[in-house]
Amino acid sequence: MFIKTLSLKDYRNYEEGVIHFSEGINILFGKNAQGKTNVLEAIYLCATSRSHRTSSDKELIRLGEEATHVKLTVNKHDVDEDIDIHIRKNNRKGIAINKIPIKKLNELMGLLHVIIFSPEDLGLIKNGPKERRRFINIELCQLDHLYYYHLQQYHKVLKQRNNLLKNVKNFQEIDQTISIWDDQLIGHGIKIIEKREAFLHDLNHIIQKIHGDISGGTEQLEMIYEKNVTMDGFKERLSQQLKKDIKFGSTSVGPHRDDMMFLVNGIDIRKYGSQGQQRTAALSLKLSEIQLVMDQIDDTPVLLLDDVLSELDQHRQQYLMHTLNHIQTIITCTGIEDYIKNRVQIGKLYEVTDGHVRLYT
Ligand SMILES: Nc1ncnc2c1ncn2[C@@H]1O[C@H](COP(=O)(O)OP(=O)(O)OP(=O)(O)O)[C@@H](O)[C@H]1O
Repeated sequence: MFIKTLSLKDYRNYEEGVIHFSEGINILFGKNAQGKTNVLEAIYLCATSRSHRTSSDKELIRLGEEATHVKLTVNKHDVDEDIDIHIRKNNRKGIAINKIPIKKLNELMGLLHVIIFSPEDLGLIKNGPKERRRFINIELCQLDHLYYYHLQQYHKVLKQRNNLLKNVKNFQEIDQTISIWDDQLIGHGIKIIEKREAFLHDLNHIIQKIHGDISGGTEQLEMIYEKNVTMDGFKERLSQQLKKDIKFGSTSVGPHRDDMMFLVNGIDIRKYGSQGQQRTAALSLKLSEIQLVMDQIDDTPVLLLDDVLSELDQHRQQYLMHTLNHIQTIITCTGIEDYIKNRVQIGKLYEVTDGHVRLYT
């Protein structure tokens, strides 16, 4: 798939703008704070209905304006699909696909499949489990509508269970309501665990090969799904932890506490890896994600690279650029020297200045 056009109206620092993309590599370059990442963010919004940087939709509206409107056309197997997103200041968001308003967000998920790669992603191994769960969730929500559904339901039930835990003072006060929430939590939670297991199993196969290549065969990387709870033991663990959960007013058992472990030559690099090892493993993870998505959707996703090349050494830059063959890629950067050095075939080059995008010839 590839994005044909993106138009922005009162989006962040853009008053109005239309960008026509090439099917290959597109580079948006410019000084800091000109609006390069804002373009990637708007694309990400069209794919997932939210920003990758903020949970507040209001921030996306140009200061002083009442609403923003983002339009995107994606071509999939020779068919154009139009995505329209309107966000108003009162937080009302309207999404339409081919001019027809959608009722449920899962109608949007997967229509435009994006993979975003920014310098923060290079910290995926070093950072906490929350970021690693986020990585899994973002990908699986785009790949699998049912995963998205179960995740949403799971978090709704979790919130209700936590409210109940907060409102009771002791174990004796708890009534049957908890077992209703527990059954629902387990039902949705098991689906999430199953799907994460399959996803990480497939990803593990791919990452082993990629990481072996990047490290020149010196490092063997293995990814292990660290489940917080097994499917069989879910109910028992919930009741075992109930007293403690009442004390803290929150649920301590379930896939919302899952993590992934990364072993290099048998050593857990989250704790014992060098920074270089952690960053290389994070690069392998993102590259594996691209490969896995291509295998699963039988199409190419759109890759968004937010100023990430300058963070990598020459060898890793080359490896990343080599992966970009046949994938539409939209890159932001402050200078294009690295791309020239790596002999990247640039489809379209844009200069971004103060909320204006200009084709650079
Ligand atoms: N809601 C908004 N209304 C108006 N301007 C905004 C809004 N939100 C952000 N901006 C402006 O957008 C600019 C930042 O854009 P962006 O994050 O895309 O920068 P960038 O070009 O990617 O820079 P860098 O290279 O530093 O990452 C800043 O000038 C900021 O003031």
